[in-house]
Amino acid sequence: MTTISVQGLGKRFGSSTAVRDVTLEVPSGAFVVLLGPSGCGKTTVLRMLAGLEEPSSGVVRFGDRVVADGDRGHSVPAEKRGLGMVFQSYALWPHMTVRQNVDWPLAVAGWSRSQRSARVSEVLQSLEIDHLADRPPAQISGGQQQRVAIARTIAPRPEVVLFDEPLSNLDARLRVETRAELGRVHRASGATSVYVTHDQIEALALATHIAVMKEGSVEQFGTPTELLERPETAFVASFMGNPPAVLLSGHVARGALVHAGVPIARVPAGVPALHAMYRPEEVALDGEGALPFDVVESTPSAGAHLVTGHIGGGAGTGARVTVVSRTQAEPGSATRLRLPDEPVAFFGADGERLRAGS
Ligand SMILES: Nc1ncnc2c1ncn2[C@@H]1O[C@H](COP(=O)(O)OP(=O)(O)OP(=O)(O)O)[C@@H](O)[C@H]1O
Repeated sequence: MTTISVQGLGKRFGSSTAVRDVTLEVPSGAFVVLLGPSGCGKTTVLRMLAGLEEPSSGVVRFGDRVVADGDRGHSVPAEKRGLGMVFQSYALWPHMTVRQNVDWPLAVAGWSRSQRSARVSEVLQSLEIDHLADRPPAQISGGQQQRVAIARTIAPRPEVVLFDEPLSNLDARLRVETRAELGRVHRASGATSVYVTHDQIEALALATHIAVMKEGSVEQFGTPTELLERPETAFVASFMGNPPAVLLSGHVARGALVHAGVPIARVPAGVPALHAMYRPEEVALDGEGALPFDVVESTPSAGAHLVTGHIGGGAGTGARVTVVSRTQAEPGSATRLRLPDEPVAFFGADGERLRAGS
């Protein structure tokens, strides 16, 4: 097991910057998910950890070992970093059986025959594919093939395992199943893992820590609970959670934040608030509420309803939000929203959380 330390990591492609000043301290044995919208730089960070891309600036350390230093032009080749990788496409060797596929990296690493045999059986069992050991990849399903690829990666006990959207080619049911296996395998192996996805459900299911990325930078790095309970930026608040926080933007007039023409929250003097954040379960559908609300969609979920709609009035300046309601709402109907007296947090023009209101 090893820590991963990333300091000031940057990557430029020609004149465009894909990754800027990323700093992360990953504890030994952690499962870190790099999460963010398409094009935010997740894969580029992962590729720099892997040694498939050289950083333009910054340093990557595995434990005490510097594996890449962009400022000095130093990069340890991928095969010398002691890591395993699982990709979206699971290129298994078609002419080998499942067992031979998993055995191969152990043979290359010089393990003895008896060690290999014991380790392959152990890994196949842990991923529940031992009954497929003698089949070639063409005779097993896509989900099973991905499990073989995972087995092959973790068999040599790498200290670091990197995953690049490994579940995105699987159907919904298999994705959930394989995700659970991955979590179990990680807990059993203890390898420090970094996992790229844009799917926050996947991130929340697997991660001990999440780095939310936007436009090449890390917006916030923390445990899933920290990100959900205490987002440090408006972007994190609007991105995390299912549904995400209700984030209402406005301008301050006479000591209140005004959204869609309605004063919604008292703003302490001197606080340059631009957005107010509310938890979706604390915003109620209520005919007496302050904000007019046009219902677009209502979905039953775990004993409640996820109701999405537009805040009306104010000439279309209202936001599209989703609230968790105990009562159902008819799509196409008009009702009103009642907000709590105080928002959970205010965010400023730069998106950063402001002290007061937090
Ligand atoms: N080899 C490359 N040459 C030029 N630009 C690149 C290269 N690789 C990535 N980029 C650019 O860098 C930015 C970050 O890309 P990256 O693939 O890291 O994002 P991502 O968050 O992983 O996206 P996705 O979820 O779509 O895979 C994008 O603007 C992308 O177009």
